[in-house]
Amino acid sequence: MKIRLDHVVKTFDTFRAVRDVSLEIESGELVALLGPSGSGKTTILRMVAGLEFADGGHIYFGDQDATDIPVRDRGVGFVFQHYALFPHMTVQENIAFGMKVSKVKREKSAIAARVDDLLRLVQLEGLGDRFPAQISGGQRQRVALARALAVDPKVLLLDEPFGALDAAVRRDLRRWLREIHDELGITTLFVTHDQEEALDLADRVVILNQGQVVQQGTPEQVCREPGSAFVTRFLGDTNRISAEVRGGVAYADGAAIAADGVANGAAEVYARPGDLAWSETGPGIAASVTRVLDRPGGRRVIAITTTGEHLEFDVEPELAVRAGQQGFVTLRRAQVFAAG
Ligand SMILES: Nc1ncnc2c1ncn2[C@@H]1O[C@H](COP(=O)(O)OP(=O)(O)OP(=O)(O)O)[C@@H](O)[C@H]1O
Repeated sequence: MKIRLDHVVKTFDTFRAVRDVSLEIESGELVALLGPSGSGKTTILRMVAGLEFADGGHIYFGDQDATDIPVRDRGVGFVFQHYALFPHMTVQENIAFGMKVSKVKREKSAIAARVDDLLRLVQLEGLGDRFPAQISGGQRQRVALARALAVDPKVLLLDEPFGALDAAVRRDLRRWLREIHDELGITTLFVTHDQEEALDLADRVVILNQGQVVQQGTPEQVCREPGSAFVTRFLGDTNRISAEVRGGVAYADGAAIAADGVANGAAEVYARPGDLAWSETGPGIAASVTRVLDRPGGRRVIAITTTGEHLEFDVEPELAVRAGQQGFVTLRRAQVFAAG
C-alpha cells in the first residue's frame, strides 16, 4: 500500500508542529522519519495512523483519500515505545487480541494457528504462555510487533520501538526487523531520533526539522551529500570549523578548501573525523593534542586549534601521538556551507 502525504499541516493551539509536509512512501518500502526531538515525527506518524487529524492537506492510502478515515478502518499496525502489552494477558493472548476484537470473524482454531505462526516469525516459540513481566524488554517489543502484524495490516507504523532498550539489543532487533520487513514486504514507516538506526534500517530516510522535511534520500545519498549544515550536524560525528569564503575558496585557520557556489562571507566547514589527517609538519591547521582516546582498532584524537576550535580525528593505533603534542591537521574531504 502506497502512502502519500500532500501538503500536510498540523497546528496545536497556535503552535505549528507540522508545516506543509509532502511525502511519498512506496508500497513495500521501509522509510525512517529522522529528526531531533520536537521536529514533528510522532505527529506525522499519528496522522498516518488516524490517531490525529491534519488541519491542512491530505493523506492518501493508495488512491484513496484517507485523511478523515478513523483509525480502526485504516488497516494499520502500530508498535510504540511505550505502547505496553496487556500485563494480565499471556503473550499468546496479547497477540490474539486484535483478531478477537476485529470485525473480521475468525474461528478459534484459525486464531491459534495464526498466533503460532507469528510466534515463530518473531522467534518466540515456547514463550506463548508467559506474561509480559516474565520476558525481557526486547522480547516484549517482538510480541508487540507480532500483535501489530496479527491483523494483516497494510501499513506498519513504528515509533521508536527500540528506544528503551540497550544498544546491543537494539542492534539485533534492527537487523531482525529488517529481515521481517523483507519477508513480509509491508509498507513501513519508522520514527527515530537515532541516525545510526535510521541509516542501518531504512530504504529511505526523511530528515525533519521544525515540522518540515529538510532532506530525503537513500542512506547513501544523505550521508554522501548532506544538503545543509543542519543535516551534516544531525547525522553526527563531524567537525565544524569557522571559515571565510572569498571567490569560491574557504579560508580556515591555515587551510584553503574548495567552496564552489558558496557566497562570499562567513562560512562553516564540516569534515568527518575519518577525513582529517594529522602530521607533525605543516601545512595545515595548527593544533595541539588535548586527549587521545583508545578504541578497538584505532585511536581517536582530540586537538584544539590556535583559535580554540576542537577537532576530532582518527589515527592508526601505532601512531605515536600524545597529549600536548603540536602538529597540523589537513582535510582530505570537506563540505562548506554559508554560516546561517
Ligand atoms: N497534543 C499536543 N498538544 C500540543 N503540542 C503538541 C502535542 N503533540 C505534540 N506537540 C508539539 O508538537 C511538536 C512536535 O511534536 P512531536 O511529538 O511530533 O515531535 P517528535 O519529533 O516526535 O519528538 P520526539 O522525538 O521528542 O518524540 C513538539 O513541539 C510538541 O511539543
